[in-house]
Amino acid sequence: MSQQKLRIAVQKSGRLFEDSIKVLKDAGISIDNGKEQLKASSRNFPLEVMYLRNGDIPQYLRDGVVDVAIIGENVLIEKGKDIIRGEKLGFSKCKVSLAVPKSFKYNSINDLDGLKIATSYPNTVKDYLQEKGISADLHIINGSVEIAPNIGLADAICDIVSSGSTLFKNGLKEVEVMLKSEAVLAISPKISEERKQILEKLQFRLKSVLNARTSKYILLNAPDDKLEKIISLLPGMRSPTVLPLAEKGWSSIHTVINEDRFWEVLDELKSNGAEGILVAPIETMVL
Ligand SMILES: Nc1ncnc2c1ncn2[C@@H]1O[C@H](COP(=O)(O)OP(=O)(O)OP(=O)(O)O)[C@@H](O)[C@H]1O
Ligand SMILES: O=P(O)(O)OC[C@H]1O[C@H](OP(=O)(O)OP(=O)(O)O)[C@H](O)[C@@H]1O
Ligand SMILES: [Mg+2]
Repeated sequence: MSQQKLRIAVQKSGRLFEDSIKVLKDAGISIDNGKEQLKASSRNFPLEVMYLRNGDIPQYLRDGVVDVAIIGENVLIEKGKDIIRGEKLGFSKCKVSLAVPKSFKYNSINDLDGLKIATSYPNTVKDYLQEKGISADLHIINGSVEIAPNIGLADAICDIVSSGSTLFKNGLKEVEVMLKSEAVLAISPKISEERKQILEKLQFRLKSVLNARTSKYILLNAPDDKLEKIISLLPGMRSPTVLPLAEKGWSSIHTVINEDRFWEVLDELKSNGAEGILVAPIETMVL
């Protein structure tokens, strides 16, 4: 059994921190707390966690100082094109967009030609504009980008948009969505064969956790004469389990359903005679 540990980078503090720790915890990996130490080991999995700035992580991966990381996909697109992109993790969903003041009469990207754009994502903007045959004057700043047009620093901005409230509060409107992002597992091109084996175990666990997060276990009672119709409404993992109830003419159906689909079919289930519908979360789902 290998003594090596997989070295994973997690954002020290910020938008990704809590969900990153949670996904590892749900995968049964407990980390001795104390991110002040900047380095911690798991008690029950060969994993060493390094708490780093999100923006610094691509360089650490490139250098092979860490083997994997949980990072915003947008950061990899900006400065980690050579880094291997693994599983999408389903949290920290956002867009990287271009925005202009509300009063700006925007018709197309051509309206930005020759203008000044403030951003923390210069490479992403450059690539996007180049593809559209536009050139702009980029003003690179690290934060509070949305304030730039209001203080006369730029005509437009490119930054992260999630709810859109920061844009709204600063009198801006989104005009182009350049990319969509979420947290992903990023893998160093220099990872050793030995550590790759630990990574495969981690990926297997993460996949099982992520499958479970988007699925629900559903139990319901159905009159036997409606069984066929009700089962057709419930696309399960393979096919649902059907058990007879003590009361004649009734059965209990058990299955797993994608939570997005569940609310869509609920009314149809009820109108076809389903009763006593129970929906339960699933902790882990191995497919
Ligand atoms: N408002 C938001 N909603 C959803 N996801 C977001 C939002 N803002 C940022 N993100 C995602 O979370 C990541 C980390 O953002 P955060 O603001 O915590 O750190 P940062 O300032 O970009 O990086 P660093 O850790 O280097 O300080 C971003 O790269 C992006 O993928
Ligand atoms: O569309 P919204 O929901 O308003 O989210 C977008 C804002 O969130 C992020 O900033 P954050 O709060 O992380 O601050 P930061 O600039 O200090 O990173 C991002 O840089 C935007 O400013
Ligand atoms: Mg931020």
